[in-house]
Amino acid sequence: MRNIESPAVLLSSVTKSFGPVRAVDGVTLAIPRGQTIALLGPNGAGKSTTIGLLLGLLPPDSGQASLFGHDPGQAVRRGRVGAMPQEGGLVERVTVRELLTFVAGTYPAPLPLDRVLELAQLTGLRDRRVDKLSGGQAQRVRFATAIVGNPDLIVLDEPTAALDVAARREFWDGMHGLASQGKTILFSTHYLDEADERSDRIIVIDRGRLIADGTSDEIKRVVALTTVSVTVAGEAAWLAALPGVRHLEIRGDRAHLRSADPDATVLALARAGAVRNLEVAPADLEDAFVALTTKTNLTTKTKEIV
Ligand SMILES: Nc1ncnc2c1ncn2[C@@H]1O[C@H](COP(=O)(O)OP(=O)(O)OP(=O)(O)O)[C@@H](O)[C@H]1O
Repeated sequence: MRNIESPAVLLSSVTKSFGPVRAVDGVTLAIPRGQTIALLGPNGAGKSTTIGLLLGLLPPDSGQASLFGHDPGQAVRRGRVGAMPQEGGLVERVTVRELLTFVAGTYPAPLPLDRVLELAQLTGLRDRRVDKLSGGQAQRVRFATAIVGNPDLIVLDEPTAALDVAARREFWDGMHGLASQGKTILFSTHYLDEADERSDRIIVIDRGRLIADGTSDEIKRVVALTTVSVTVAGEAAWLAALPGVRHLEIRGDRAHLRSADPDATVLALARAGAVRNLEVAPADLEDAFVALTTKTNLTTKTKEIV
């Protein structure tokens, strides 16, 4: 009974250090079955280490990881988990079909080969040797090996890193099909638009710590600053003193104001007759990500003058 109720992924105060580097520092999270989760964080934040811990590839220094209520190694051996590492060699001198047939044979109930080839956009490459593939094609073979066992949990470390724009779109269409079958999907990415559009929930890790966990909208709300932009002629520093304005950036003849009270800012601009080409844009995920992962709070994107 316990395993039916258990979340797909459970990490409890998991910590992992490499020498003096604390790569994962007390991370606790639960991923219910059927969710698609994006794992975000700057380079070296601890994403791959977190994935290694939850797959049982790395032993934690302290804390615990479980998948579907089992020890990760046990869940992997039962074929409940398919994983795609960030990089990794493929066996040489075999064709795509031979490799996937071999991997399928290690699982109790694999997907039909044609379905896997279709999901990974490899149908036309089935008889190509895997050591003759381009980087993006090899990435798709790694993805195919992750799903061939028809796992309940699919863990993908930067799955679209080597894919061009069209291949990324097709990849996500395939993932959507798997998600709609109730699979749990966890993927790390540096593409914030992917996290925004393709996940039910976003987890942000920085310096080994979980610093945000919520829907894309919830995370965007972390930075409640709206950008108000106008075209200005001449001196513009006075705009920084308008109500609500926290930051001002001038680019060419455009002034971009980050405002905590956009209504008041727009009203004051109107009173001053400075509304040429007025634009109002809510905070996006990139704003939230930068705000969350830098101590300087938005100063990497805007010049703070107040
Ligand atoms: N095997 C290892 N030996 C020593 N240090 C390691 C090892 N693996 C990771 N680290 C260090 O642990 C920290 C977290 O690394 P990790 O690869 O988990 O980050 P990441 O968020 O996946 O980064 P990226 O986005 O660059 O792939 C980094 O400081 C990294 O240098």
